[in-house]
Amino acid sequence: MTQKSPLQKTATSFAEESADEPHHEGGFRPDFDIDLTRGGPRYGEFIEEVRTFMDRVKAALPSEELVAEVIDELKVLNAKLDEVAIDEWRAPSGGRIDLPARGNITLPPYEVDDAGEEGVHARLTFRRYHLGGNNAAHGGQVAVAFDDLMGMAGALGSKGITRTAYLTVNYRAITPLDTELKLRSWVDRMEGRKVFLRATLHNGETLCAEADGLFIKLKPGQP
Ligand SMILES: CCCCCCCCCC(=O)SCCNC(=O)CCNC(=O)[C@H](O)C(C)(C)COP(=O)(O)OP(=O)(O)OC[C@H]1O[C@@H](n2cnc3c(N)ncnc32)[C@H](O)[C@@H]1OP(=O)(O)O
Repeated sequence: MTQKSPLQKTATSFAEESADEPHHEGGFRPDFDIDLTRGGPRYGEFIEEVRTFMDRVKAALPSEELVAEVIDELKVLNAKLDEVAIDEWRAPSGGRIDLPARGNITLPPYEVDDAGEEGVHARLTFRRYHLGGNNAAHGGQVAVAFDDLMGMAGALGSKGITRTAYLTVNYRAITPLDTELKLRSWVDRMEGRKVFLRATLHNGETLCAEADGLFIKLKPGQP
């Protein structure tokens, strides 16, 4: 990859600034040795196929025969993937910052447009597998998106790794599926290790949800 994403640029500059500092082994382990080759050039396509599979499962009314066939095929694939299972630090999932939601299938697939100390801007389209009811996104999925983006904004704003102490979400309007939404998070204020963050989710001019949270900057070695 020749062009750096906004998050990668920021991570690289932090790596240069913190080159002389001891390696932090706690929290989400900010290992700045970012390797975007893990999983190969088609890893993003692989993750997208898994997401599409979840969409199809959520939407399907399969026959007994099709259920049996899919189970058999999944068993084969699961056995193949089981052979290449690795610890969380070296798996590409969550570390491929060039991909939507860093290639993590359990996160809503947001795409970061801008990330820095002043905050993070992202685009997010919820889809069938995020369905709560009546074509609206599940509230828990909205909270997951906020938690992750706020964690990122907290890390960039505080130049440390933070964990969520509390997260309050206010749902203001239905969050539609299959619609590109704008997600934003920023540090409101910091008091020592306490990082107070805010976040919003908009559909055009409509505020779908907003959040405020307290994230605590972790001490070296803190889990
Ligand atoms: C670029 C990478 C991006 C990655 C993004 C990933 C984002 C994902 C974020 C998560 O989901 S993290 C997982 C969910 N969170 C947890 O599992 C955290 C579980 N809780 C803990 O580990 C600890 O309770 C915690 C680290 C949050 C705080 O423990 P500490 O021992 O470090 O701090 P302490 O308890 O001394 O509190 C520090 C200050 O915060 C305050 N505080 C802590 N929890 C609070 C709370 N819940 N409400 C209000 N204040 C709170 C506390 O009163 C104190 O205030 P003062 O300094 O003024 O005395």
